[in-house]
Amino acid sequence: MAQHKVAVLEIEDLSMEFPVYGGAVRALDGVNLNVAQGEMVGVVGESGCGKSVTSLLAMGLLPRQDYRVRSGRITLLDTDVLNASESTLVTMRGQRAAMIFQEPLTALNPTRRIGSQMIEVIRRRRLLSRSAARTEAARLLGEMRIADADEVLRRYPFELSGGMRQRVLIALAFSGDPAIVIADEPTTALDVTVQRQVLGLLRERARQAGAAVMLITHDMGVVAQYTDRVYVMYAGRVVESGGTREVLSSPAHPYTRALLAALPERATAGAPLDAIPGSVPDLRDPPAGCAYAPRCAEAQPVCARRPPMRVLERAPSHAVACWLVDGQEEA
Ligand SMILES: Nc1ncnc2c1ncn2[C@@H]1O[C@H](COP(=O)(O)OP(=O)(O)OP(=O)(O)O)[C@@H](O)[C@H]1O
Repeated sequence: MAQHKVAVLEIEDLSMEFPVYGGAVRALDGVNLNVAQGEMVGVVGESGCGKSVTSLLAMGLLPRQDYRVRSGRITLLDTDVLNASESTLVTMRGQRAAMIFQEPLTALNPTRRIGSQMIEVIRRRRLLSRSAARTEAARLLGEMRIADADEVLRRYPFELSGGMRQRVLIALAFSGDPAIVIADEPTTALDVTVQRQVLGLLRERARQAGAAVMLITHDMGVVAQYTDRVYVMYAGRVVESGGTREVLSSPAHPYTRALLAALPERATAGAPLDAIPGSVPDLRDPPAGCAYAPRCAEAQPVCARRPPMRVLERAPSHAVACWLVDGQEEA
């Protein structure tokens, strides 16, 4: 079981906010999340639920002057991320933790060839001559099933398709020796077929390297197909977590059920596409009780109080923050 493996990322009771004119955006509120060695963990939720902030904070990539931590800690590979020096974070990101973003064009310099960019990154991480680094770049591209690696190395980013650019970035993510790769909506900009190829390659590479992956997505279909465990986030809180198969076959939170009902596959299978009515709450003034209650068709008076995360009796690895579900004890 994942819980007995070594944790590579541990987020404990994390609450943080962005000061803004006239108040603060409470982007994360009591988030608990962990990723163990070698597992693929999905973080899913609608836009604005706090997925990107969680991943950027975990990597130490949010400028400290932009936010305030109210409580909690983040431990990434034994590093206390919220208190680590910038040089510690830079070293960690270079070697043992990598991040892949949605739009590879912003991560790649448009004015330089792929080869020169890859060689530079590889040489920052390893003591190699230019030609050895170029050979290594070609090898890494080969691992991403790029047959004509030398040709790709000669190209500029704009000369490659979106899927090919993303493969280059995944290859680079594995050029160190990452214990964890955080991928934030890595394939949202790609069409479905290419998306599947790229995610399949990411999973294959991660397995070969023994690396864990935290996959941020708004798509339950991606969660179903590629992850071992899942965290469902809503309005800066984790509302449900557990093994992917268990959570998707027996979703306990009304929000998780709504996300599943909104899956486009259901619409093409004949059922209507159920967009979730209403919108995410304004995080400058979040609801005191269950944040989903204002949109929840099943809401009861008790939902005016905030529900704690509780593990389910039937499945101890499955936890939910909902008063309407019989829980066992606080998770
Ligand atoms: N620098 C910032 N200043 C103020 N508010 C911010 C800042 N960055 C993020 N937020 C707010 O924090 C909340 C969480 O944002 P986040 O980007 O993590 O959501 P998300 O779930 O990743 O959504 P998306 O899929 O659109 O990226 C949102 O309300 C967002 O507006």
